[in-house]
Amino acid sequence: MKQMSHIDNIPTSPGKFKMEKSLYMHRFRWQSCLTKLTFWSFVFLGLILVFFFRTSSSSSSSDVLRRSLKTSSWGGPVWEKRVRLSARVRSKNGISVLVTGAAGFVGSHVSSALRRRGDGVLGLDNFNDYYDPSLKRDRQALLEHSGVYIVEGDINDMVLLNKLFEVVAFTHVMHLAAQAGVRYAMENPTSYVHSNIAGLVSLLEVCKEANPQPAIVWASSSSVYGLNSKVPFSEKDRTDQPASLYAATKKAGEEIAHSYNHIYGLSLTGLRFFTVYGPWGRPDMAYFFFTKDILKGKSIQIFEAANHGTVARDFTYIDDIVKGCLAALDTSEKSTGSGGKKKGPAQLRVFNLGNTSPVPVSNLVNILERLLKVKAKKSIKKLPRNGDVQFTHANISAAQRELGYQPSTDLQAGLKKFVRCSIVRIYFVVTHGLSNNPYVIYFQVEVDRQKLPSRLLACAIEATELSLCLLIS
Ligand SMILES: O=C(O)[C@H]1O[C@H](OP(=O)(O)OP(=O)(O)OC[C@H]2O[C@@H](n3ccc(=O)[nH]c3=O)[C@H](O)[C@@H]2O)[C@H](O)[C@@H](O)[C@H]1O
Repeated sequence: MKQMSHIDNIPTSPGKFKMEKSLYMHRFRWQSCLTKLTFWSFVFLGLILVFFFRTSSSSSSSDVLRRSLKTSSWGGPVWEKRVRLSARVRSKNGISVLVTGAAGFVGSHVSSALRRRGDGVLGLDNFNDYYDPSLKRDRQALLEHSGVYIVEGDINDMVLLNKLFEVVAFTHVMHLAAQAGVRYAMENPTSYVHSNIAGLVSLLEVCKEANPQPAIVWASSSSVYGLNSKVPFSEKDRTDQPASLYAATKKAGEEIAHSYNHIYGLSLTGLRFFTVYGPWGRPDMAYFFFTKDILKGKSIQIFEAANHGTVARDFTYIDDIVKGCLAALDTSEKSTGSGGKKKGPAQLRVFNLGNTSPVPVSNLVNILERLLKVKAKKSIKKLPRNGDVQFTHANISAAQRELGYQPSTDLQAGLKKFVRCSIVRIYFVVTHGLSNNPYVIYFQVEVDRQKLPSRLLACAIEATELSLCLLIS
């Protein structure tokens, strides 16, 4: 078995590999039926091998785990035991948290951090296909490995939610399930209403009836500041000019939170996240698809405001956001109601969680170019009227004061971690040069990106995938 000398022929994904004719193949001739029989036997054997390799190799990888975790139904004693086990508190003074959107970017990081410090964590996620659900399955597999179970279900499913509260007396809910993305709201407006408004109401309805009522921390967004031009954005600034339906639904969420706090005594904390980025991030976000496109040599568009105005974001690194989320949970006061009845005033808070230093999108691209060691093909485009605002900038003094929140990762350091730290899935494509159409088998291993030599890193065509080719002869 020898390794192909070059990595230039790396396929972009398994199965797309096109093999060059070798001398060995030229010598091969169809001579008799016997030869044909032998050939088809090999093909058959190949297929068995494909099956074997895919099954056996993936049994040690996350694939099988992912498949076995797929739950289309719930309920029953085994399921309840699994739910209870995942939500069981393992440390003194620990809390028991239902994390919605646990297979999402922020949700998976928060779940993992809670679990690490000994809190009980149960995830809930509907694994929708807004972006490639296999990324969510990968995050699920990692969480499962650390003992966090994610129930597959929608926050609008109140029967399921009631069941979860019947099985576990959650002290807290970290509500991160949402339809994210500013620009996608023009393509699929109803998904925002479904998740960010109807879903929030379903969850709050169940929480208000629970006994005891949990304290709730949930994800609002920097986008609620909309057309506000006073910088840096403070929680006291106006938020009645949303520039996108996404922002409008998050703003509606804040008002809904107010009413449930007022009527039912639910303790509610909204966190306005500012463009969160980092490893295991969302492929729909600019830093993520810019990285992929730069590596692929595809052109990227950088938005520019009128009169060559700079478009900038207060990009915030995921670890800082996680610290803010945990601090919000830890400083939450108990809800005051029970069984749908308010017994006294309850806590209602909203905090900015940003980085306090906006960076122009063009600088983001410059940093990526340096880290990837690839020059980007850029085009400048007028900021489309699709919900994007020109800039965001957080004033975090309230979060500093009340949560002890202090972001510590700048964009350069955070992007370095994004580029270097994600897991790379390496496909080994094994071929056998027996005919003009050789069969191909492949298997995969997952490697920490940090352990990759930089030459291989530069060849990672997808941000999380790489293929290597082996030729058996
Ligand atoms: O803080 C939030 O509340 C939101 O943050 C995030 O939204 P945004 O800040 O818009 O992030 P993102 O799409 O990465 O665009 C980044 C920059 O690249 C610019 N941009 C974008 C695309 C493009 O092709 N070119 C470009 O210049 C674009 O104009 C922008 O200036 C979350 O997605 C959203 O769910 C929500 O949580």
